[in-house]
Amino acid sequence: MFEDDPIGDLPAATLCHLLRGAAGNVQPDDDGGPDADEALLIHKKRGVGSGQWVGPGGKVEPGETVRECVIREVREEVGIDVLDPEKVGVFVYRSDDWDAVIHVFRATEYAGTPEETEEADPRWFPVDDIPFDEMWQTDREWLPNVLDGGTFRGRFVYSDGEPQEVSLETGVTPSV
Ligand SMILES: CNc1ncnc2c1ncn2[C@@H]1O[C@H](COP(=O)(O)OP(=O)(O)OP(=O)(O)O)[C@@H](O)[C@H]1O
Repeated sequence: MFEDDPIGDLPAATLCHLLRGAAGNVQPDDDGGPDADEALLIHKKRGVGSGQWVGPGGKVEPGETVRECVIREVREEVGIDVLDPEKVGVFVYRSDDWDAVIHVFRATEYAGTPEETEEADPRWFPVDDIPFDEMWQTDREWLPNVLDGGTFRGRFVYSDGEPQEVSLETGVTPSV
């Protein structure tokens, strides 16, 4: 799937999906995945994808690992310390003005309460009522699977803000 992409040369970014259960904690379901009721999204105030709902995250800085990046970005954007970031997916994003490889994490353990910042307005959404109409169009393809405990890799080519090519493979084990 990534044959055409020099993944090591693309800028890297992260996304994190924090989950909680009705009682705050998340237990494994029968498949071993998280049995979550709600997922945290942010309404982005600036940067790539501003005005949309998306998981907290951002660009990997020089000298930083993707795991360090996701922890830093979640802290900066919503004031939460992620304790168990699990890498569950990766996708290549190509567009008219920005190309990147985006590493997707899921987390069920964290410290703190989401707070609004200059970058982000956080809100918990029921996992069966995610605002896909106000998100990246390709999020519909992979986010339900990630919220349900799955893994994926993908390649999304956008032009004029619309997906032109969508490739997706689920049930893979992404390396960190
Ligand atoms: C189909 N395409 C996409 N689908 C879902 N999410 C996408 C995405 N393309 C980019 N993203 C996310 O958008 C953020 C960009 O980073 P962004 O917030 O602009 O960076 P950062 O916080 O470092 O900000 P500054 O560059 O300092 O302004 C980052 O989380 C990245 O994972």
